[in-house]
Amino acid sequence: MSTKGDLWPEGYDCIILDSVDSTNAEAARIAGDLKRPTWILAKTQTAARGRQGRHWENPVGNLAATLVMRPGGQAQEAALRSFFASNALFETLALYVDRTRLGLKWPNDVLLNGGKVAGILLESMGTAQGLDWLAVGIGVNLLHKPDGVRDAAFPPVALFDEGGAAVEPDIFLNALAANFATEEAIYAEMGFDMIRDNWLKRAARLGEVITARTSRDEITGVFETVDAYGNLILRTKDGMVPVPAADIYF
Ligand SMILES: O=C(O)CCCC[C@@H]1SC[C@@H]2NC(=O)N[C@@H]21
Repeated sequence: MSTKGDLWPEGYDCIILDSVDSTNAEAARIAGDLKRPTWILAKTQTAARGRQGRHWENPVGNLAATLVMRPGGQAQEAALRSFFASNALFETLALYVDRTRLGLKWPNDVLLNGGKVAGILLESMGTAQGLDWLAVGIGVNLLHKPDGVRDAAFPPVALFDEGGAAVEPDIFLNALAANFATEEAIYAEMGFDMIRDNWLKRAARLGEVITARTSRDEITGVFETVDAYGNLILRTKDGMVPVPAADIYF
């Protein structure tokens, strides 16, 4: 595997590993010595993790990458980068499949033909004074879909099985890194509103009734928008309800 091809964005480093426990765990280990935002790409992960402590299956041939950076500011602002990553993933996948088959599912899954093709795991470290580092971990089922069905509502799918090309992880990462850098530039010039507008254009089920499930409760309402903090906004019979974290079903 190699990266830093023609598309590779200026100002970003890249580390390629044959095997690692988790690229997010590696991000945490190297964050203290970071000179520039750095993508970590691994051929295999032995302990890949998903959201909410779930296991993430990572067969060879799929993308396992983490962008680690020290953007400063507060954790809540930095976390908006999950929307940068979703937009960047959408545009990168759209190089290989018809974009009308793709959809973004709040907060940060990418659907292809209704199944989950990619997931994002954001992790960070900091204090009340500010963020120390942020890791944006991205897994894409390029070649294989995982065996275990974790979420029957959104079964995993692989890009290759759904009519996409057999794309190598390093080739995919070149385009993804370039698209992510474009999102950073949009954010720097125009702020989160533009990122959010672009995300909403690609969102699955906007304006439709969906259900948000947390460990404590379940809220059903019309998916109105995403607010300036990245919260999902549901219109319910009790009014507009902001949802900071949940799993979504439709
Ligand atoms: O649960 C999800 O949907 C998020 C999955 C994120 C998986 C990726 S693979 C690269 C990075 N390293 C990890 O251990 N997890 C993320």
